[in-house]
Amino acid sequence: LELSKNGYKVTAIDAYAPPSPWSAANDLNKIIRTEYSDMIYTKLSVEAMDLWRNDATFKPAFNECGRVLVTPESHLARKDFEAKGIANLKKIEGQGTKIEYIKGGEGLAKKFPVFSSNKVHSDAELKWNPESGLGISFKALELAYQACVSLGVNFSFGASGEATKIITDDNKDYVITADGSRYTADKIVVSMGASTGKLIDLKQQQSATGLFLTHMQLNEEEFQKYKDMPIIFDSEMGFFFPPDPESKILKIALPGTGAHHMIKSNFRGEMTSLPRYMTEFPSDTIPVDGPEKVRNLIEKYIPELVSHQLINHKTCWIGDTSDSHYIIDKVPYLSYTYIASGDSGHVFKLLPNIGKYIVARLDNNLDQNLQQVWKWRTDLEAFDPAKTDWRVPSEDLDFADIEWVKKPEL
Ligand SMILES: Cc1cc2nc3c(=O)[nH]c(=O)nc-3n(C[C@H](O)[C@H](O)[C@H](O)COP(=O)(O)OP(=O)(O)OC[C@H]3O[C@@H](n4cnc5c(N)ncnc54)[C@H](O)[C@@H]3O)c2cc1C
Repeated sequence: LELSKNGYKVTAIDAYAPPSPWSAANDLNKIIRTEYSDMIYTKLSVEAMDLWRNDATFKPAFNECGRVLVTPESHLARKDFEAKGIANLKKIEGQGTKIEYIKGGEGLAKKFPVFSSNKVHSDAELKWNPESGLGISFKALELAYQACVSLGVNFSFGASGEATKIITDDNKDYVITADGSRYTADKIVVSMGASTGKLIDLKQQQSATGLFLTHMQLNEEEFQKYKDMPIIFDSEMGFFFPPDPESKILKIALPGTGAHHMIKSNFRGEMTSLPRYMTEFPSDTIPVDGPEKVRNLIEKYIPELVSHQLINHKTCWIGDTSDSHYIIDKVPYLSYTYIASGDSGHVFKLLPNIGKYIVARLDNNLDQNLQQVWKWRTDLEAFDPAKTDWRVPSEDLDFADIEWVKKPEL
């Protein structure tokens, strides 16, 4: 989208039409927040928030429903991350002024009567930021796609869009696709999310992490009751969103569980974590202990929904780097190829503005500090989930060992 707005003639290829079932963003919703412990992302997310509110393409997929953070005193790393996030936000003029601190379950019920029978501890400190919300993520992908089509971007999907290899021949880079087609261009950008390491030799720079989601279907009466609730982000137990207005489905993210899937990479036979998608492995649902964890979460906040059947379990893949910075740079061993990857599970919120920075890198005029932070860095230590403490504390599972919930879960 951003390339074509900047006068580039663009061909985009993908294994699937948007919203691709392989995309981490092909989901009901994602959190759009501006509290970040690193000022770089605070500024980027404040810029993105303005576009979610006002840009004609993205506005229809934004709901500024607000978010309540619930973090136990004992989770020091997470508390520190949140405190820094709020402090950073308040350094930007006009930002963070509406954040409120709420005391315990009673305070929560007073502020949001839909949580009147919550079981939050009376001493818990909750943070409420009304200036955050959710992006209806599958819809945002469709809207961005439609905007690209109207700007004249050429698309190829299916076997002629699924990249299998990238080669250099006669001083040009070529992307080869599953049907044997060859694509070349003056500049090629590979942004295959968690799968980027299938095409590009990233060494240990990026590692695919599978995260788990589930859902419940609300009826009309329940939808009316819960549609205006905020996102509840309980850093110990998981998080959930207000129900989707079209399907009336409520999405729940499983607490603290990620998984790696180690396979031999296409490069030097090195072992690396790469996605295995539900399109090929439909029985990859959620780990067998997931439903109980989800029920504990729902019981804590909205006990009347606790016995709803959990549906549409999902594994979804992100590309983690060890310092959670993205990788937006030229690939040193290729002639004309760049990557925009290493999302580390936090780039959906920047969908309206990240393209501007990718284009700046291609045009060689990216801010020096950003260029340094997002550079190709194969000297990075390998990703270690135990050190990614800004996320919910992570139980790191191995795909080889996971026992899956059979679907549908009854
Ligand atoms: C459970 C979960 C919750 C999340 N919550 C949030 C949140 O609250 N807020 C937030 O900001 N972010 C969140 N994220 C992260 C966000 O979804 C990702 O950061 C973002 O989607 C990454 O974008 P991407 O374009 O790099 O990769 P993706 O969105 O994964 O897109 C990759 C694309 O590459 C295509 N592709 C893959 N392989 C090939 C191939 N061989 N050939 C051609 N095309 C290919 C896919 O079809 C897909 O379209 C979450 C992610 C998950 C999984």
